[in-house]
Amino acid sequence: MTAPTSPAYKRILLKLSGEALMGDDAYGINRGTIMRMADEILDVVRLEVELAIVIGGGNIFRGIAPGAQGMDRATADYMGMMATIMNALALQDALKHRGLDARVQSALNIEQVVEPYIRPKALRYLEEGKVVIFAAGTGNPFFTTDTAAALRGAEVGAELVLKATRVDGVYSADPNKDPNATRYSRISFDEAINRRLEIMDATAFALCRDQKLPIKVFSINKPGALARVIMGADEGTLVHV
Ligand SMILES: Nc1ncnc2c1ncn2[C@@H]1O[C@H](COP(=O)(O)OP(=O)(O)OP(=O)(O)O)[C@@H](O)[C@H]1O
Ligand SMILES: O=c1ccn([C@@H]2O[C@H](COP(=O)(O)O)[C@@H](O)[C@H]2O)c(=O)[nH]1
Repeated sequence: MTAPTSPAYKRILLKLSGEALMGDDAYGINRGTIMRMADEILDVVRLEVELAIVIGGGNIFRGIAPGAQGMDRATADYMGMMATIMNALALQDALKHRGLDARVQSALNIEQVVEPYIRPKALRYLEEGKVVIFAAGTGNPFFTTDTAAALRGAEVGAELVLKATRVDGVYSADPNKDPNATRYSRISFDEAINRRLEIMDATAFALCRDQKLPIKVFSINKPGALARVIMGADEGTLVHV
């Protein structure tokens, strides 16, 4: 079988794990790692694929983390959302160093720093070939950036949500905890929800299922994997209706 020569998708939503930005560091943003991710993104933009990105914040702050213990949950979650704004700015800067035009839009108003989320404007940027980075998740506490990825993916009419993370797909159990966990090459939304697979939260799965928006989970640490997924190669795990 010959490999496809053109991308399998025209517009995608990439969910980039905040924790993946740490590289081998204990927290924060590892410069080498974020520049490598920018290179992977550049390869995709060169394929003329329209790219929207939702970035996580787990490398800086998570509302349910031990550091947030004893805090009011909503307050901790707002801190988590602000962490995603920092990651979004760092990613925009990294992309700029690679010559890419990227715009950050935030679900929380912080106008001196980033523009607010305005859907028609985001759509125009995508049509112009600019990368759009959606920051601050959904703008609401008690949600996650995975749910923001499902939401923004549906809003901009993405054909696929790509969850770029530190594992290479969806496993029968958390592979970092269970050495006997096995990887699925495909799994339905209902099965993923019913088996309570914690790779993504159930709200994100349910939203994508209802909108018939497939998800591909793959490892961002595998060089070239992002471009391979976009070319339609058999990489990671497909979560489907
Ligand atoms: N069934 C499963 N299959 C694969 N990974 C799983 C599963 N259950 C839990 N995990 C864990 O989920 C993690 C991937 O989630 P990731 O860290 O990308 O989440 P996130 O909360 O979206 O990221 P961040 O908050 O850093 O942006 C893996 O590192 C893995 O340890
Ligand atoms: O819509 C959202 C998105 C995120 N949060 C908070 O931010 C952190 C970081 O997001 P991750 O998805 O874990 O990377 C999250 O733990 C929440 O505390 C939110 O409240 N609402």
